[in-house]
Amino acid sequence: MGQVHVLDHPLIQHKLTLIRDKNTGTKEFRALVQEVAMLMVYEITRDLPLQEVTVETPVGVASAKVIAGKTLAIVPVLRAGLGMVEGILNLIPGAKVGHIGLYRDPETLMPVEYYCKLPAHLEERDVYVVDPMLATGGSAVAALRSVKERGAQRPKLMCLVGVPEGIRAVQEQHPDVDIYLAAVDDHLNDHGYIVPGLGDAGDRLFGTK
Ligand SMILES: O=P(O)(O)OC[C@H]1O[C@H](OP(=O)(O)OP(=O)(O)O)[C@H](O)[C@@H]1O
Ligand SMILES: O=c1cc[nH]c(=O)[nH]1
Ligand SMILES: [Mg+2]
Repeated sequence: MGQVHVLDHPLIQHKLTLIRDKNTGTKEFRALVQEVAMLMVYEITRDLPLQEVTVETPVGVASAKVIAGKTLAIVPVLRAGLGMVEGILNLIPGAKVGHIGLYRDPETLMPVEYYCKLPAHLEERDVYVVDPMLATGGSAVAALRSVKERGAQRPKLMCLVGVPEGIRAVQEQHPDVDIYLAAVDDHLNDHGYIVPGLGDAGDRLFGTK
């Protein structure tokens, strides 16, 4: 069974509090989401495999290490997942980026896919599906299905805020997937919003409503 990790680094928790604040405006919200995504990836990638290389320094030759294997793939779930991509690319500029367009039907809360473009050779990459919100879990379950259909082996899911309902849905449909969150909140309201959550992540990132 995949594991659920709540990343409790003080910087992640501090910035998440600012993100939640309804008085945080679009510009600051966007910057904070990128920063938290970067910090989360820093934590999550601490066990990436390394390989030995030699490198010439100005003074001599050093035995050194580089990350082994093919570069990672990040797959944001549009729209809100886009808000996390630049932060991750700041740390891992060589990562490939796929896109899955999903919106949640406001009546049924079921995900509707409208776009999918993924990097080649997903089976050889560490694949991270990213989306700020894990609510009913429908969007994450669908996105994980799409990357697996294109070859991803044990993709990981990274969200800012989840609720137990969404975590359960992912665990039932994708028991192999590790889930990384900055917080697990209390419940969903009648409109499928996370309470207390942070509101509509896409609208707050892009200034829509
Ligand atoms: O777990 P779920 O119940 O599926 O809900 C989570 C989804 O809802 C939000 O997307 P939304 O449908 O608002 O689309 P947007 O990002 O384009 O605003 C969010 O970014 C997730 O993708
Ligand atoms: O609270 C929520 C739930 C789904 N999508 C959001 O953007 N926010
Ligand atoms: Mg939205």
